[in-house]
Amino acid sequence: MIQFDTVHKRFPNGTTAVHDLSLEMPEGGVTVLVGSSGCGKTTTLRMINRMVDPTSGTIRVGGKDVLQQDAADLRRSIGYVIQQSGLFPHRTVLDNIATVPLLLGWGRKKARARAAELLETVGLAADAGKRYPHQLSGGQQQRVGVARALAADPPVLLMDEPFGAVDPVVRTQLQDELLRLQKELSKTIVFVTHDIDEAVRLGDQIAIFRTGGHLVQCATPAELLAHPADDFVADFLGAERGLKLLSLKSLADLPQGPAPEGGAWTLVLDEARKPLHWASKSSTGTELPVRPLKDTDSLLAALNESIASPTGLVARVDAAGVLTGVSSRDDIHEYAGRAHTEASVAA
Ligand SMILES: Nc1ncnc2c1ncn2[C@@H]1O[C@H](COP(=O)(O)OP(=O)(O)OP(=O)(O)O)[C@@H](O)[C@H]1O
Repeated sequence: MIQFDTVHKRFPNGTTAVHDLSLEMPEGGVTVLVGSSGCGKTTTLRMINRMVDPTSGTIRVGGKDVLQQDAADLRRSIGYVIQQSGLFPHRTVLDNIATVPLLLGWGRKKARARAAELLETVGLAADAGKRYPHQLSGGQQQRVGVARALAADPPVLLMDEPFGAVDPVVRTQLQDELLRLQKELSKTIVFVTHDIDEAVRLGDQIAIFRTGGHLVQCATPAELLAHPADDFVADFLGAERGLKLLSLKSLADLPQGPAPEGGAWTLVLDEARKPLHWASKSSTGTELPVRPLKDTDSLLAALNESIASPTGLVARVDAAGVLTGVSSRDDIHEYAGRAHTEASVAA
């Protein structure tokens, strides 16, 4: 666990970046720091590994006061990922990833073996290891940055806008990868972002800051969306708060029934009973695409699909893509209403 106890940071030029911050970041969870530009997110993050020291207050990592530890040792024991990957341009990808293990005296062979293993972990091909950072795409460079931060298997990972410089599609892929990795690794992650959707997607808890380094609210995404503490938080979460809440709810309990037969539209399946498309019974014989959803997909995706689908029906499939049934627009609306009430009551 990381604990901030009445931490204040005032820079020599008089700027207060962090104002009496008390906050706990649970072990094995993702805490996302969000807020407008200049509200103290990066300074908060950098005080954890002593790239910046607080003016007053205490920060403990795993129960130990960071100021009582050697700054260089502390930094090596905490993974750090930044927006522009921060890779060394004249070192190969493999040597970049092996940086901290080498500093820790692992020996070249062991450090490189670990680096090769991590390339695979973050979804890169083995031959990427021999390349130099400029020979990779921005998204691949970020993956290398994550691999480098994980190299010495630190319990804590600090991530400062790590996916801020890549396009939205790659960004979603990197978020998926991080969620997959986190399921396996259960690191204590502190993640800075400007993007509230990214925060809702990745955070076990979200801390919202406002200018002057004030923490306004820290809560789970569902709590935050259902009960923003004030207008500032509500504005920050955006007008689509209700829809964002639906993005947190899976379809596991959404009722489904058999696919309709003999109506205006038929769901066409392949031999393995996987949905292919919607076919119109009319003389034009129109075919429209179907986007089947799994139980792990979100209620927001179901709502979207029910609007896009010509029949208002959403095809449901199992993990192998085989049809299990369909859900109607009415089912989805009713389930969404219930999910909203439950979240509001629970939060
Ligand atoms: N070394 C420094 N000296 C003086 N002021 C600083 C220093 N570093 C940051 N600041 C100021 O402290 C405040 C908080 O900065 P910080 O970088 O923590 O904000 P942030 O929320 O991460 O911003 P952004 O989202 O733009 O990265 C800002 O007003 C910034 O200008």
